[in-house]
Amino acid sequence: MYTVSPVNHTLDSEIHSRIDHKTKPLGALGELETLALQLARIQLTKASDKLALNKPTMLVFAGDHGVADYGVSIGGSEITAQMVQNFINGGAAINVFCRQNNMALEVIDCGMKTQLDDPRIINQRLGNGTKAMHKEAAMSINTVHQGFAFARELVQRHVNNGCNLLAIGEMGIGNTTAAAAVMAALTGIPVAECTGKGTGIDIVALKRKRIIIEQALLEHYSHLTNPIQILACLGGFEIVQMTGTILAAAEFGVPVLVDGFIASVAALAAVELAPAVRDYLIFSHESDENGHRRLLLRLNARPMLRLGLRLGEGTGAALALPLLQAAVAFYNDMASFAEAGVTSVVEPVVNSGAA
Ligand SMILES: Cc1cc2ncn([C@H]3O[C@H](COP(=O)(O)O)[C@@H](O)[C@H]3O)c2cc1C
Ligand SMILES: O=C(O)c1cccnc1
Repeated sequence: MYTVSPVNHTLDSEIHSRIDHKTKPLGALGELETLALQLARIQLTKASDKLALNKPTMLVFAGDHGVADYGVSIGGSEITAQMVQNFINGGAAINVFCRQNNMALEVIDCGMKTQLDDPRIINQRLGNGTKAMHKEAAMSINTVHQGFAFARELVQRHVNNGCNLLAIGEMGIGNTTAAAAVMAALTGIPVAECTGKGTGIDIVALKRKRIIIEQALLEHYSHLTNPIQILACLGGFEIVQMTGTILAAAEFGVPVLVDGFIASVAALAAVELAPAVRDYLIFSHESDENGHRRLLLRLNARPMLRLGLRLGEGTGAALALPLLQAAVAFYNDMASFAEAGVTSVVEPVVNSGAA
């Protein structure tokens, strides 16, 4: 369905050599070196070319969830559209961090209960939110495919506009319930380990949330056989569009900076659909949501940051951008031993003991 090309490994030894010959002990820039290598594999046709992050853009996908009416969040669904209005007004955490880091921000309505009439919101809705997943399928298979098509158009527009780094975040009351259910169905990891407190529910609500997820898994048991069916039965439409965004970005050769738990679940669905996608993903942080650590392990991902965030919106991804820019800057601009006239420690001279 998606033709994602594997990243280019043919330059690996030259890229390693370029990194190793910079004026530092071997490996001393740690994870920044890994990030530079990942970007180089995606972007470069010659190891001596420069990396570039052009028009980094945060896409925040907003959607409502039928299951939010069943006491699984501290808030009601009305907060989703209220927060989207806050995004448009520039007052949310994600606005502050995007401004701080010169990141463009775009908000996509993936079906909120309340439709906001504002041309700055990208309309990719097919209704007012999903159905309650423990009673019926959250959406149809057709809706999932439509969500992927919306996402592909969105990505194509940004790529045509010169963007070569996308970040994904979300807003949707109840979406840690949907995400935990999708994670459990995709991985077989027990529900209790996939489910957390989301916005900060108490222990009673957490129990209810787990029971509802178990009910949903039971309700759709015979259909949970592939990622598309799993997304249709259990997903949110914002999760579907994040999955579609990752698939399309990888297809266009654009890396994606992934935010927290919900965005990472979308990433897992994308990787299950097209494994080559994995090499285009950069996991910005490990959130405090129970399940995120297990999920990142499953994705074989080392998150860039661990800040105890539990917000979503794309905040962790926006905060990680400067580190990614630092990886690019050192790869492009740091002097080599030869250029700087510093004695190389790449191939250390073995002291033979001779006088
Ligand atoms: C005021 C407010 C702002 C938010 N911004 C992001 N989220 C986060 O919380 C929601 C997921 O948690 P749950 O599954 O418990 O509802 C998502 O909207 C997520 O982005 C927010 C939540 C609230 C209440
Ligand atoms: O990890 C996340 O993305 C997250 C955690 C809690 C609430 N909202 C989002």
